[in-house]
Amino acid sequence: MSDLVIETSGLRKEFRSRKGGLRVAVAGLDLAVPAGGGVHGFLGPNGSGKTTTIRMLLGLARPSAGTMRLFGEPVPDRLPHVIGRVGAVVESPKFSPNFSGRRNLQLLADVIGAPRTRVDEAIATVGLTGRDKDRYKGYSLGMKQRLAIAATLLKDPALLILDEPTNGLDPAGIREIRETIRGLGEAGVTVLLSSHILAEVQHVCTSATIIGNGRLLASGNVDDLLGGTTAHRVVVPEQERALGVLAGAGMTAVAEAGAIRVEADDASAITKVLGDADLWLSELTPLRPDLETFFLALTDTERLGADQ
Ligand SMILES: Nc1ncnc2c1ncn2[C@@H]1O[C@H](COP(=O)(O)OP(=O)(O)OP(=O)(O)O)[C@@H](O)[C@H]1O
Repeated sequence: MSDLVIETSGLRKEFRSRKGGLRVAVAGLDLAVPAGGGVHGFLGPNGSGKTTTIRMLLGLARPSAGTMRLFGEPVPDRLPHVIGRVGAVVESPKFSPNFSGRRNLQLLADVIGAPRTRVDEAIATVGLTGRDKDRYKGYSLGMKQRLAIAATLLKDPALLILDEPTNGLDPAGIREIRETIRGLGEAGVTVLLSSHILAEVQHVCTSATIIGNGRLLASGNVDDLLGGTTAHRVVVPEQERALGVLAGAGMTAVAEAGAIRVEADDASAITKVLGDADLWLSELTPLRPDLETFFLALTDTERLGADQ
């Protein structure tokens, strides 16, 4: 049995463009999402192939080439055998606007043969308790999205695939969905979370795959992806003189909002250079690159949505 819940190899999807050209949406993608719970970010700019990849995994689009496995089983061939363990929110699900969120979930539970007790659990998990008896049409966008996630939880999935679940939400809604997703990952569900909004994903994901133009750019543990400290923030009383001393020692240093940013990973080298010049620092803070910076550096050379 594979210890990967999702595995693709050389996955490719081509579309014919209107002009008769070939648009390559996914270009030989190798995706590996480990089992065991936690949130895996599936990151890439708009048009980089995330939705197309997810649609292929769920049997909603046919690959042009390559192989895919879910829970070690080849899909789409064995999809009927594994789909019961997969929950997905790819497009907005159709709920009845005049029924309450709870009633909508109860009807769904009956259709898929899930016990009614799962409805209570799902409502509690997504934090809709107290609002579950309100009509769906009165829900905020964030509540609608949480109900969509609750619907996927009815079958108690081991893998949850969420395509841009915070699209169109305000900051409060984003925070609510983020907390829900984080909680699911901590409860042992493996979540594939696609997004082009990095800052928000960084707080939720333990591991991530970054794609650009349908290709794999980087993959791994978020901490490993971001690497160690590459710069330090330094506060010294004599900032101008310190800038000169650091530059004289061959370090790249720039003034930045009452402090100096030094591009060096070795804190002791910075303190020594400044100390030798009788400059005593009052603050030294390691700066880690954030996922946004990392992502932009990886993807800014990618041509997006180009016909090939
Ligand atoms: N049915 C289709 N016919 C033609 N081209 C398509 C089709 N579906 C997707 N594409 C193209 O494939 C590329 C990848 O699109 P996709 O929706 O997978 O990207 P995405 O990473 O999910 O983007 P977003 O973040 O905007 O949702 C885009 O250039 C898109 O225009």
